[in-house]
Amino acid sequence: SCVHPDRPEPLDLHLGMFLPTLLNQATPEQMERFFTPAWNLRIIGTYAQTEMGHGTHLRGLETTATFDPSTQEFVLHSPTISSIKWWPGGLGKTSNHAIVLAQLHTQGRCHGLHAFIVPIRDMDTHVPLPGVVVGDIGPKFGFSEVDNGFLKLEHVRIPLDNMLMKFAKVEPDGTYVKPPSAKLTYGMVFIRSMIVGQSALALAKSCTIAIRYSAVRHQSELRPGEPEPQILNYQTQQHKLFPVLAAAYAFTFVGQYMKDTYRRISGDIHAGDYSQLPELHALSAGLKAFTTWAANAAIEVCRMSCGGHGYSRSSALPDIYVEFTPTCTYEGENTVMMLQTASRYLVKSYRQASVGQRLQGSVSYLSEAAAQRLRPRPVSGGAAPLSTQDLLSLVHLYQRRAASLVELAAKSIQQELQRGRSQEEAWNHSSIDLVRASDAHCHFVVVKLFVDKLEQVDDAAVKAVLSTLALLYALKGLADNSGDFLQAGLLTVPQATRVSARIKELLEELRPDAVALVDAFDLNDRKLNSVLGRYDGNVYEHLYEWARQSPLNATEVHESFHKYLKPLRSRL
Ligand SMILES: CCCCCCCC/C=C\CCCCCCC/C=C/C(=O)SCCNC(=O)CCNC(=O)[C@H](O)C(C)(C)COP(=O)(O)OP(=O)(O)OC[C@H]1O[C@@H](n2cnc3c(N)ncnc32)[C@H](O)[C@@H]1OP(=O)(O)O
Ligand SMILES: Cc1cc2nc3c(=O)[nH]c(=O)nc-3n(C[C@H](O)[C@H](O)[C@H](O)COP(=O)(O)OP(=O)(O)OC[C@H]3O[C@@H](n4cnc5c(N)ncnc54)[C@H](O)[C@@H]3O)c2cc1C
Repeated sequence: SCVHPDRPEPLDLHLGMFLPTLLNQATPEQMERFFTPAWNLRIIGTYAQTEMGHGTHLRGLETTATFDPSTQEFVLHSPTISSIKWWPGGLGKTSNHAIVLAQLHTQGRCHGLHAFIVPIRDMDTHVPLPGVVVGDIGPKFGFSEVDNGFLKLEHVRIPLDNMLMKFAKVEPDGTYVKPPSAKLTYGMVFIRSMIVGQSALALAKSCTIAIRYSAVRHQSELRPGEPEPQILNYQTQQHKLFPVLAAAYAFTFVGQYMKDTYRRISGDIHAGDYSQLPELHALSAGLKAFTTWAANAAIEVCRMSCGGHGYSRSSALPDIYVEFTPTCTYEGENTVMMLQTASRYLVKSYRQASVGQRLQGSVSYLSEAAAQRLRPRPVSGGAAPLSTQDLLSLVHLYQRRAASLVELAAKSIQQELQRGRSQEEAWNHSSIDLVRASDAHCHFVVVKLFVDKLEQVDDAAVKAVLSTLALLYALKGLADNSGDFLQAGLLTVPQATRVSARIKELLEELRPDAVALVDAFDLNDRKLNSVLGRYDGNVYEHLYEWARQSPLNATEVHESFHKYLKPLRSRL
């Protein structure tokens, strides 16, 4: 069958991680030796980092690479059952090489995790090489097209030059040369940055299907005696779908920003300037978690908004969900990523701002908040006036909510320390607050980028409808997180009531443009692969045709009648 353009594929890891890791971490000689044959699919590789016992805790990975100066080789070994590489895509049956992350041992010392190119199958026969035990990990929730595999290495020897040495090196005598920055060997930033755009695409596909279907589906009665209305005319249906539509546009702009930021900062890194790596790591980790969690939930909202036909695979929504949901786990489990952004960036920046340091980039608002804390608070102390029309004031509200939650997390750590807890315990006992702070920071970034993007739109009509979407996105987020804003003194109960009323108005304003706004994603029928989301809206005829094609309908009487039902009858 033809390969569906968006379905997971066994070569995804080769294209999405093996090649990019070579580009980022191989020497020119290694590029010559490996990249060219890999580009021509002579070498097919995967990225083998996760083990049966560890995925998140990289420092806990057990696979070893021990340098043998007498033979100028590394010996790769899986010392325990839990050290068996587990999950890498394309590892089970497709790849003949793997970039294996292993603890480097040389001259009797361990130097931490490094990347090694390990041949695992014969280039001609595809038979596993000596010392290599490799296979598929078995059926999964989805991703059935991908042979996620296991890899057990039994004292497998590879040449010294198979360690990726653009940054760290091992000399022929076994001397270890440190990389310019230990952070350069982490990787994953590229794919995390790309996943933000994948979240936008998943949302765009899902709301295109659900909104188009909601425009052709007629059900129940709005006014007695009148024809059944389009379900898109129900306020609850709009309340489900239009915020998803707004988020699809918001994440599209954020995905573009993330790609541009990755390109800019990785260019600086290749030029030897590592100063922006913390911002890139924090932004990609946080936005990957924020957008995938939001998209994951929204796909299910779209599926359920299509009623029974949403549960049919003809809608494509079950497949979109099954293929998207692991993004919340892989490339950095979302909670862990949110904690990274908070602990390694936001709290550190908060402390720098608190001693007067001028911050740059996405945390510059923490400097403004620190300065604000030094000024006398207004006597009223109440929430500032709220405009449900002015986008810039809403951006500022999100900024202040983020600053407030970062401060709350930082103060929680301080309080835990004052109670006598250790550093590690203080952080662990503040981790719920840390995740909230990261979530609020990412939410502010998304709202700000959406509003910034509007400044680039020249067409007045387009700018007007995008502004309505941005307002809906910001106000819906305000309503969904009103506890944060109320707790921070940024919102009053009467203001929250006005927000709810304004959201209803915006839903009504967007109704006439809803179908045009999903058509604007320009997702053709082949890409959507959905009977419910067809551009021509001819759902019922194609739903019937789709069902008729089901394998179960190949015969009028299924063999099960003769094999089971009939014999069962005769015994009753
Ligand atoms: C040629 C190209 C063609 C391209 C075509 C594209 C086609 C695309 C097709 C398909 C797409 C691909 C499909 C992909 C399918 C999914 C595949 C899934 C793969 C995986 O899941 S790979 C495995 C992912 N695993 C992880 O992400 C592990 C998560 N855990 C960690 O990252 C770490 O354990 C940790 C960061 C949570 C903790 O590590 P550690 O304790 O060692 O570090 P800390 O003490 O917290 O921090 C130390 C220090 O380092 C900084 N840091 C941490 N991580 C990074 C990073 N990644 N980058 C930069 N810096 C990092 C951290 O901020 C600290 O800094 P400071 O000391 O505070 O300054
Ligand atoms: C479809 C799919 C494809 C994959 N492809 C690859 C691949 O190609 N290559 C590869 O190397 N890996 C791959 N993986 C593995 C993936 O990277 C790991 O599953 C992921 O990193 C999470 O690690 P884990 O599974 O060990 O979960 P764990 O880290 O054990 O997480 C379990 C729970 O513990 C919590 N937790 C863990 N650490 C902390 C902490 N410090 N603080 C608070 N809570 C914590 C998490 O939040 C989570 O709730 C893939 C996984 C999937 C599902």
